[in-house]
Formats: sequence, C-alpha cells, structure tokens
Amino acid sequence: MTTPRVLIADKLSPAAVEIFRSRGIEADVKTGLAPAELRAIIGGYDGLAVRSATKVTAELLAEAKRLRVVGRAGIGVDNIDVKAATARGVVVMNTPHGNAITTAEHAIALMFALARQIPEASASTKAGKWEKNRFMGTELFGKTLGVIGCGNIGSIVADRAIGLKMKVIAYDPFLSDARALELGVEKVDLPELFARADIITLHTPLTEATRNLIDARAIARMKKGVRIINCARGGLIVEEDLAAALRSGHVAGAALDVFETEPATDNPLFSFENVVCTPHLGASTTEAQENVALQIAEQMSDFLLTGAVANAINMPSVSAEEAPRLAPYMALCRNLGAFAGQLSVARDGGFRKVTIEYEGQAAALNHKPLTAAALSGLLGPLMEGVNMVNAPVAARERGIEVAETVHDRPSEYQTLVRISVTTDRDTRGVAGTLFAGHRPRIVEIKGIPVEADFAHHMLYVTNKDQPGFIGRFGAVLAEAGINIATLHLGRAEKGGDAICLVSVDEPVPESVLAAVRALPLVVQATPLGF
Ligand SMILES: NC(=O)c1ccc[n+]([C@@H]2O[C@H](COP(=O)([O-])OP(=O)(O)OC[C@H]3O[C@@H](n4cnc5c(N)ncnc54)[C@H](O)[C@@H]3O)[C@@H](O)[C@H]2O)c1
Ligand SMILES: O=C(O)[C@H](O)COP(=O)(O)O
Repeated sequence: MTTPRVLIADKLSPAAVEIFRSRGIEADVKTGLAPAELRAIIGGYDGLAVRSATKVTAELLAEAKRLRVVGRAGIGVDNIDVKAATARGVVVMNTPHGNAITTAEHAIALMFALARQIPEASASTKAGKWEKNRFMGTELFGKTLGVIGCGNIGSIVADRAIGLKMKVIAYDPFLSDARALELGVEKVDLPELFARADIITLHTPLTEATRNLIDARAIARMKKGVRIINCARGGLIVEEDLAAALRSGHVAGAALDVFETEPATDNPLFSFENVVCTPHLGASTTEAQENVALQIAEQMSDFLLTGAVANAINMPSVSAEEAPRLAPYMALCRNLGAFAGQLSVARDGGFRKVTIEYEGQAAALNHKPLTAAALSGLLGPLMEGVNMVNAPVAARERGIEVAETVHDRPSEYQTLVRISVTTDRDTRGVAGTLFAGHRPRIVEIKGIPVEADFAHHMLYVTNKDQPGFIGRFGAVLAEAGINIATLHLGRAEKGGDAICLVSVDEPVPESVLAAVRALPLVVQATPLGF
C-alpha cells in the first residue's frame, strides 16, 4: 500500500499532524488556500481534514480523484457537500462530542454577557467612563430558557441552566419523553416555546428544515423582551427580521456567535448596542481543539490504514476491532455481489431487487457494511467508481429494493452469505463462504452446489448434464491458447441443468465466447472478472 497523504486545510491543533505522522501518514498543513488553489492540489490527497472555513464543494470534490475521506474536526458539516461526496464514494466523518461542552459553555457565557451587558460595560469602563448607572442587567434566576435542539450541546446547555436555577423548556422533534425527564427539561412544541421563553437558545444543525427557523413570524410569536442566543449556525436566523425586531424593541437583545455570511466583517446587526457578537468562537478552547484534532486524526488514520469507520455521516460504522474481522467478509460480499451483478446485467440488463442473507457466523456480524460491500460489487457493472459509500444511495436512486435477512437456523457451512438478484425475468442466487476463515469461496450458484475460488478472469457456463460437453469445451479453449487454471462442475440432478465455472489465465475473447456458446449442450456462457 502506498503511504496515504492527508491535507489539513484549516487551522487544527498540531496534535493532528503528530497523530497522522506517528501512524505513518504523510500530512501537509496548508491553511487559508483560495478555492482555486485547493482545487489545484487536492488530486494528490487521500484525506482532507477541515473545520468550518474550508468549503468542500462539488467542484472541489470533482478534482479530488484520489480522495477517500473528508474529516471535519468539529460537529457541523454544512460546509461539506455530503451528497456530492457520497456520490463520489468519499466518506465524510466528524467528531460529534469533542467540542460540545466548550460550545455549551460559550452559549452560557453569551447568556450572561447579554443579561449583564458585559461587553458594553467593559468597553465603557476601559474608556474611563465609569457608567455605573447606564448598565442595568436582568437576573437569570427563575427565568425560562427555551432550548431549540436538545442534542449534545442543547442538553449540556439545559443542564448548566438548571444549575443556575432557570426553568428549561425544550423543543426537539427527536427528544423522547424519557430523555426530557432525565435532563429535567419540559418538552414543548415550538409555538409554546416561543410563547413562554424569556431567553431562547438555538442548538440545531443547519438543514433545509431549520434554515430561517427564526424569522419575523416566529419572532412575532415570542414574548416582548425576549433575548435570543445563537451558537449553532447563522442561517437559522433571518438577520434582517432580527434587526427589525431589535429596532422595534420586541427583542431585547441577541448574542450571536454565528452569521449567515462568514467571516462576518460587515453585518447590520453589529450596529446594535444590545447585540453581543463573537467570531464563531463556540468551539475555540484549547481543550476542545485538542479533542477534535486528536479525534479526527485518529478516525481518518484508522479509516485510511485499516478501513475502520467511526462517526461517518454517509456510511455505517465499522469499529477498529471489527475492521480486521469484517475485511474478508467484505471481500466475499463484494465478490458475490459482483458475480450476481455481472450475470444479471449480461443476461437481463438490470435488477429490481437484491436480497442478502447471512447465516452461521456471518449472522452475528455487523451486516450494514457487508450489505454496502455487496451492493458495491453488484453495481460495479453499472457504474464507475462505485464503492461502499455510494452504493446504497445509488441502489436507492435506481429503485433497487434491498432486503437483508439474518438467519439463526443452523447452516451447512460455518459461515455463509447468499445474494439473490431479481431482474425482470428471473431471480438468481449465489452463495459463498470463507475458506480457512479468510478466503472467499463460491459454494452455490442458482441452488447448485459448486466449490470455487474467485479469480481475476473466469468463465461461467451453463449446460445440459450429458456426456461430451467437457471435452469439446476444453478443446475450444485449448485451440484459442487459453489455459484453464481451475475447473469446477456442479449439477442440479443427473442429466439435468449443470454449471461449469472455470478460471483462466487471460480474458476470454468474444470470438472464443461465441465458439463456446455454439457448442452442443451449452445454454449460455458469461465471462466474469473479480
Ligand atoms: N458555534 C460553534 O462553534 C459550534 C460548535 C459546535 C456545534 N455547532 C453547531 O451546533 C449544532 C448542534 O450541535 P450538537 O452537537 O448539539 O448536534 P446534535 O446532533 O447532537 O443535536 C442537534 C439536535 O437538533 C435537533 N433538531 C434537528 N432538527 C430540528 C428542528 N427542526 N427543530 C428542533 N430541533 C431539531 C436534533 O434532533 C438533535 O437533537 C451543530 O450542528 C453545529 O452546527 C456550533
Ligand atoms: O460545528 C462546529 O463544530 C463548530 O461550528 C466549530 O467550527 P470551527 O471548527 O470552525 O470552530
């Protein structure tokens, strides 16, 4: 394996470089590059590590021919075109917990800053004004805090606010009653939160559903004198609507760490005295930056070196312990998928449904990545650059139904995976096992037992089980100078349907295939490659 190369494109703690290098990965730090500069060099890297500054766009990904992973040292991935990355088979991973406490603390700090006008009071005091009567604050004790988005950060904010003796109400469509009880928050719907909260704090990701969540209509439903804190993402608030509400006095103040356009150097909200601003500092503590840098470097290294996948947005997880155990199964599933895919495309042109069955030891494994591997093999004949990241999406986009069945019945084999593909004409199944615990081997084709290893060049022939086939078949290949490496036969019953799977030392030319197909007793012949 060539040494993987990673580009660190945003400012990360030096701990990240140390981790990459200690794992034998080449790491270049090039921050502040213009999009064109980044596009010009991205082709040389297997991994890209970013924070929120670098925009990982479809245009950038189009140049990233060798890229396998984008690592976000932080939480929000709205600066990464995850759909485009997925389509190109690039894993996107983040560090979901590394900066959560730090960001929650920033939200609490902003809440105090807002309640006591600390930034303004500090600036005035330092200017020698001693304006003791100008700054009259508001107590947080007993006030109602409305938390919108009660995930990792929102729940830490809630916990700290409860410690301050605030009443916490929360709106989050995915917050269960049990979790709300555990957190000590009251679960409410959005209109109720707007109507009751003295202070509102936002902790949702920026998605199409949350964009412009706080607009003029939402603000009109809030209490007069409400204060709003945003440590999540700029696009959650319509900034002109907030400015209008600050002007009218409906909103008493706002504290913003994030802005619709960043870097925010010229924003109409800057002119308000009762608006506290920080330059996207939510995650900026030494501790959090150390956490996310270490974590993303470890995750990316594990993936690039062992195939382990942690905290991926667009792929099932594979733990570092599982990765070596799953590796031979992934090869088995990919090859079985490729077998079924090549056969179905060659014979019928496409598939409608694929069923993947796991039996014996395979039944106890994490089968999501195995199914993804099977789909990547299956779709190989239909699309270029398919892998475990983009195959499940590609299958969905093509309307292919994917079913997984895990059997707990005793299996004839210690471990078995079977892939059945339904086309408009037929359903064909192929099953395989791991020989000696690691070597993928075919054990059944269309219900007919046959034992064969996967090989680079193979020829799959179905024929009538009658004397004379093997001699003629061998002669056709021999006349064409094609050496048979292995030959495996199977039949449904004496004199019935039979199959012949051979591995050969070179690809079988079309003229030879035609000669094989013309032989008496031959039903079909399909070249396969693995
Ligand atoms: N300012 C910063 O520096 C900084 C730092 C870290 C994270 N963030 C931002 O904070 C966001 C939240 O981070 P997290 O770690 O708590 O994420 P999380 O995924 O743990 O929590 C997000 C919560 O939002 C909820 N949610 C989703 N859609 C919603 C909707 N329409 N209405 C209400 N709730 C909804 C989810 O159910 C989830 O519980 C991140 O996506 C990121 O954008 C900002
Ligand atoms: O989503 C995040 O993790 C935060 O917005 C932090 O962004 P940053 O890494 O650019 O500080």
